[in-house]
Amino acid sequence: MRYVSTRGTAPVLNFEEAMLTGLARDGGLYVPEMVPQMPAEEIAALAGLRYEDAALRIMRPYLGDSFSDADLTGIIARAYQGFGHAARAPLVQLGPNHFLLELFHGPTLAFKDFAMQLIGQLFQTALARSGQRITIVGATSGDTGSAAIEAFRGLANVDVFILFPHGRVSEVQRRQMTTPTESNVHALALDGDFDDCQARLKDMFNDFAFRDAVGLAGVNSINWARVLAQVVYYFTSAVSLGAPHRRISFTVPTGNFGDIFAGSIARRMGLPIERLVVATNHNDILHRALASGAYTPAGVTPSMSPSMDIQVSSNFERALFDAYGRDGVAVAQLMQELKSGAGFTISQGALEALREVFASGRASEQETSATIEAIHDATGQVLCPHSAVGVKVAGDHLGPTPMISLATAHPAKFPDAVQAATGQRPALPPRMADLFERQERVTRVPNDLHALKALIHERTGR
Ligand SMILES: Cc1ncc(COP(=O)(O)O)c(C=O)c1O
Ligand SMILES: N[C@@H](CCOP(=O)(O)O)C(=O)O
Repeated sequence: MRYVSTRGTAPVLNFEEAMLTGLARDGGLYVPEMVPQMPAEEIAALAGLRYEDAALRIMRPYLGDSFSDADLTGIIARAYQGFGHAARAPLVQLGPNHFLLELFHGPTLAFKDFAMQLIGQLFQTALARSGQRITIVGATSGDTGSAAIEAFRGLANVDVFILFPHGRVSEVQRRQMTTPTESNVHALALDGDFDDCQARLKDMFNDFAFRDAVGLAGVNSINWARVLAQVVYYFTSAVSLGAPHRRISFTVPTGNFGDIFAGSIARRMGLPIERLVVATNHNDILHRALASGAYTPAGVTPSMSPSMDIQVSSNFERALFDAYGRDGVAVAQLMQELKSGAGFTISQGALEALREVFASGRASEQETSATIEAIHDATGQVLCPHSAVGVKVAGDHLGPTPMISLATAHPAKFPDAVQAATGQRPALPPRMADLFERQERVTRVPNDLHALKALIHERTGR
């Protein structure tokens, strides 16, 4: 399996190289040259398998000879052994034809653990073979950061720097990032929003001298391996509701477009997905873009679902690459327009291609809160605000096809919003019960590339 850049001019790589490279050297994102097909009988045969066994079958074709079957089996087993639910991604029914996929049973209580635990193991195996030392820099609006820290803390050959927007993540999210004691973990509170964090991260990747000096690696969904791991639960959940003999739709709370893009990969592999519904909070650039064709950033307004407070949605580039017939030059032109500040207009043909796969909707703050309350009253299920955005938008798209809404984080990560809606404060699991007593360790940093690079040089000694 070979991986190509969405901007068309970076070297073509194998899986392991693409994983360790992160952002392509032309500024694009790596995608598989061809999406492997999974025939209906192979999809049907996933029924009843353990999550780990299904994951092996679904991901195997993407890895080529980068990892042996034995390596991969062990990697997957170790990745999911710490999850707090035997099913890993259990499905519960919310109402007629509406199901909730609980993706928050991993160690940091968000869907990010599905991919991050896996790539933590993949990286460790690859680095043990090469003897390389790397510097991971990640940008987070709250959940990627803690998941990355959990996956890489304490490793001798890895330093982890996480940029998060100062004052714009929940207190639980912040403490998850600032309380680990391992000296290879560096939590950096940046004066700016998530888009600034992600832009500085991409600036670092595009500075080849810096990138090569510190051995820069990325574990945001820039990294194809992150997306790949998330393909698995689309299959397992759809199969448990009768796929491939039945079509299924999904609604996905969306920010950086990685999770829903994984759903589109499952669809292209042959999973009969009717619709993938993009659900946004009031930072609704993706909903506006799919409705009008105009991708125009309007500034981020903080919301009760902070992890989705994003305007420059990184993986949308991957969807555009496909919608433009894999024309890297066209994608590079659009991204240049975006960088210059004005946004871009999606061509009519590309917009139609996107709308064949994706529908969209938005939830206001009031609707999100009302959804947390209504679902709690009707079913006893407590939703986090991100999951509630999804459930609200899914409600607007229900029809004869079963709908699966992705529950992307545990409600205890956002106790204030949940308490305001339900009157009840969700408790953290016992293993995290002392989170608020732990000592925090964080460095406040300016939104300045030069200062960030200096800090990373100094802390890594590279
Ligand atoms: C809880 C939660 N829900 C939804 C999202 C949006 O996912 P994506 O960025 O893959 O669109 C995020 C952040 O990524 C998140 O942390
Ligand atoms: N919502 C994310 C933002 C980063 O997304 P990623 O999937 O590209 O890592 C977060 O919680 O940090």
